[in-house]
Amino acid sequence: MSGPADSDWDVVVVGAGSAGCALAARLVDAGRRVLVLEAGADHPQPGDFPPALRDAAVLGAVTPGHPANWTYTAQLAEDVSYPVVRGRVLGGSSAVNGTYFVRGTRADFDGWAADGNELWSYDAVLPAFRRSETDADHPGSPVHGDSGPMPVRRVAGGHPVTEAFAAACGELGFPAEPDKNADGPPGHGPLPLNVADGVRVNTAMAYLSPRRGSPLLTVRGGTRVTAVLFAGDRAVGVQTEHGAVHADEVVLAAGAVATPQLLMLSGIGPADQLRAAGVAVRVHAPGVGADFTDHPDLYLTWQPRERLPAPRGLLPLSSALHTTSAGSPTPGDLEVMPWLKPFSRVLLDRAPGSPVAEALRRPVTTLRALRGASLHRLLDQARRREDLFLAVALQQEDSRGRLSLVSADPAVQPRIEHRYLTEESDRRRMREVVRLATELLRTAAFAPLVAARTGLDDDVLADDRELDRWTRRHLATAIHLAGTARMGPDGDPGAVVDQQLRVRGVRGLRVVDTSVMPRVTSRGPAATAVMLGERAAELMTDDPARFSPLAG
Ligand SMILES: Cc1cc2nc3c(=O)[nH]c(=O)nc-3n(C[C@H](O)[C@H](O)[C@H](O)COP(=O)(O)OP(=O)(O)OC[C@H]3O[C@@H](n4cnc5c(N)ncnc54)[C@H](O)[C@@H]3O)c2cc1C
Repeated sequence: MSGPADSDWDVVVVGAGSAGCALAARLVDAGRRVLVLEAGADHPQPGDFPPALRDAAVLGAVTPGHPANWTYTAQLAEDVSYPVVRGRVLGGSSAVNGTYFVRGTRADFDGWAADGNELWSYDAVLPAFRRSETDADHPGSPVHGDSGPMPVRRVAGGHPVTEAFAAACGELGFPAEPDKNADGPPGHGPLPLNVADGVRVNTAMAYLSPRRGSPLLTVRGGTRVTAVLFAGDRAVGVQTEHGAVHADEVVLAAGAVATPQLLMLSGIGPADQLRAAGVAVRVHAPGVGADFTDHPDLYLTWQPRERLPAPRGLLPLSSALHTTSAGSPTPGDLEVMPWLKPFSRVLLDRAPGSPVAEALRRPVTTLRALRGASLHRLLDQARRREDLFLAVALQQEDSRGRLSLVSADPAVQPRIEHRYLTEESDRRRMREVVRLATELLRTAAFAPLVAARTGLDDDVLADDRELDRWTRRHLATAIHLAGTARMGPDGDPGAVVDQQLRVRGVRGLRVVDTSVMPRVTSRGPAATAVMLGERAAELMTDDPARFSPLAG
């Protein structure tokens, strides 16, 4: 807790997550005095992170109620309540996630630009992507970086499931996509991962740790922000649990749930909703929380003929198929991804610090956090915990979700309604991708590994209505929520920020996290969240020359 007096900050960044760390680091590089406030624990150096967060072979901090996450209850559909976790620690969700590090596609970014955000076209954001990474597999490539903070590499074959999956995709005629970050046509191929020597390299390790000695950077963990402070229409700082902090500019980077909540707690949101919650209205902004997007997904389980190798350190993900649904204008709107080890090994590792060990240490917290989950689901997962699975997902939904403020108390979570599969076009595509995954399991390539598909009978698979019902019972979320404070041009009533990411209707306040995405990217958003931080720093300092494309 050292640094200049509170009024001396040029910028206060709220949230040290995927976007916030990248932004803060680049602002420091540009000579700004930056204060980062993070609700979760601070871990200054990579070695300070607990093993459960470092070990990329397990999802060690995703058990509901784990101290390194926020556990929210979301309604995925009308009758589907589901616990949704997000990172609550330095590094944010990048410290707890699956390490799949795939960029959004050219169509995604050019779509944002076509909506009036031309600063975010594919060509405009490519330098920020390059600057963010060191891609060990593609040195010297014009689309990759070779000296940026985030390490990226792909795992070659070597596991029977990876090899069977590639052969099965080939057997069904899908093209290979050897580099999923190279703007090629969608296909099957290895996943870029932000893992180095088995360590999940989060954005705090990559961006903040090397700058900890800088007098321009101060990081305060364990500091929850509860509102933005204003003088007239200018943001002048933030209120924290421990007191007020003042700065010339405020950036909310608290993620797609907490950022819209903070905006609304500060009086910026749909007027009726704010009044009903007892919050004075500063700016009527109907777009806050409205029309968000995410990736609905589910797991198709299968039983292997024999126990497949799962050596210690085996990463759970290695490859994915992206393909385009019948008649879709969005290339690669469907995803199928094999997991190489069962849930029992990904989540229920009994090593010290693992989710199960943690849950056993804190049974009451875990149970309380799980209260949003259906008993049917928990039992189903327990029954199939030794099965392997293909994760299938819809990567560009037509349905839209809604996040709303229900209380002026910052400790009360907003209501999160995904409204997944409300559009028939989404139900149709979900059927298509589930059926595609079953086809993959039936190929000659997979046959030697598969004893049986479990949990989905042929007669259900063949009947659209039955399959819709089954899908609803197994519906999950990839936790890729985006667009709760989206960017857009003048005249777009749903746009909360302009394309410089400045909050409309006030001065001195920006949003830099996945909240600003007009639509969720057609790939997982982690790599794009980091790019958002990089690109926002360019826009805030208005000096792109300062950021050489490959500066580390
Ligand atoms: C379990 C899990 C697995 C995932 N797997 C993948 C994957 O493999 N690939 C992929 O592409 N995407 C994945 N995602 C999604 C991806 O990680 C996120 O979309 C992305 O990291 C979000 O970045 P962000 O900067 O918007 O927010 P975050 O990274 O969530 O950062 C927000 C930060 O703000 C802090 N904060 C919140 N409220 C406050 C407050 N009031 N005061 C102070 N600080 C606050 C939080 O603690 C957090 O550190 C996953 C997400 C989760 C949760």
